[in-house]
Amino acid sequence: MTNSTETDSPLASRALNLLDCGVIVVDANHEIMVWNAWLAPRSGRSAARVRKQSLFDVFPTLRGSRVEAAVLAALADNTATAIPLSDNRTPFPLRQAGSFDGAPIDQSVAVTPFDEDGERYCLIEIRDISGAMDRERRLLDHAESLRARSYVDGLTGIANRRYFDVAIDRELRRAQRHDRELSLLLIDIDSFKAYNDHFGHQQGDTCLTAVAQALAGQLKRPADVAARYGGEEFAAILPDTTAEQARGVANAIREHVASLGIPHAPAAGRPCVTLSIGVASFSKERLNETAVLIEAADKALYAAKHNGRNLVVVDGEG
Ligand SMILES: Nc1nc2c(ncn2[C@@H]2O[C@H](COP(=O)(O)OP(=O)(O)OP(=O)(O)O)[C@@H](O)[C@H]2O)c(=O)[nH]1
Repeated sequence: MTNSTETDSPLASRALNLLDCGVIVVDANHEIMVWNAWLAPRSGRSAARVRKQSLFDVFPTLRGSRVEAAVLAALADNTATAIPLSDNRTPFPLRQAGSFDGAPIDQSVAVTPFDEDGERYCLIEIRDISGAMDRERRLLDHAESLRARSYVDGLTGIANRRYFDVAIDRELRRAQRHDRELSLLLIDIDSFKAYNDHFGHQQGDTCLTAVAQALAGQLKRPADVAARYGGEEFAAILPDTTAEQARGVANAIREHVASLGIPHAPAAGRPCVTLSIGVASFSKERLNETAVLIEAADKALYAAKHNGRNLVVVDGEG
């Protein structure tokens, strides 16, 4: 019988115990023959304690796991296995050295059969990949937060144009696939140039933010999207909403913003900040592409401006 302190060569034994990974050798009966020093502080078990014990008695949680299957395959069929990382990342109940109540160590495990003196053995190598996993998790978190930020308009805090482009394409395809309704609002602040000229660009930004927040607050369904389309123009994507329902939503937004009573510039010719809104709705025959739907909403918005502002115009009217 061989264990980490009783190998034939003291030099080999010393090297085995210096390895920065766990090394276990089991015989054909799954009994532990080698258990190197790396394992003791991480498992709470010394080589002397586990010697000649079944690997699956020492680690009962291995039963039914990929590691058990790999060990059995190694001993029966001489098959070597590297356990995929997508599987359980903590197959052995090991913790950081000296911290038995700490987080389990993420592991990569390789299982290799070999024959010695006519007997079959199985070498199990366990590597601590917690550092790499931590780095991967941090990178994923970072990528996720970058992606989230890249979809948010920096000034107003609602979705930006990039998000709008993705969302309108997605919703149009969904409406086509499932034969559903979809409406689009294009929303523009009336005479905003006059506002900026009178109050200054900074207060203009404050006004844009207030309007954006008012718009977002009026959209009640989780699937609705409020986005800054560009400059002083906003958009609302309303899935499962007919043109008539969208007209209702648009009027509610328009009335709500007017009711905020944000004082306008004298040159605007109106006491408070108001909105003009163009509405267009998906139809299989006519408005069945993103660009065409946006163009129709834009034409309706233009008609609302032309007809005096502070108005909602639905595609086909005006
Ligand atoms: N403060 C501020 N102003 C912006 C921003 N983006 C666009 N604008 C201003 O919005 C104004 C838009 O003016 P116009 O396109 O002439 O339209 P308008 O004065 O709103 O007139 P109508 O749309 O016809 O009612 C311009 O003065 C732009 O400078 C922004 O991010 N911040």
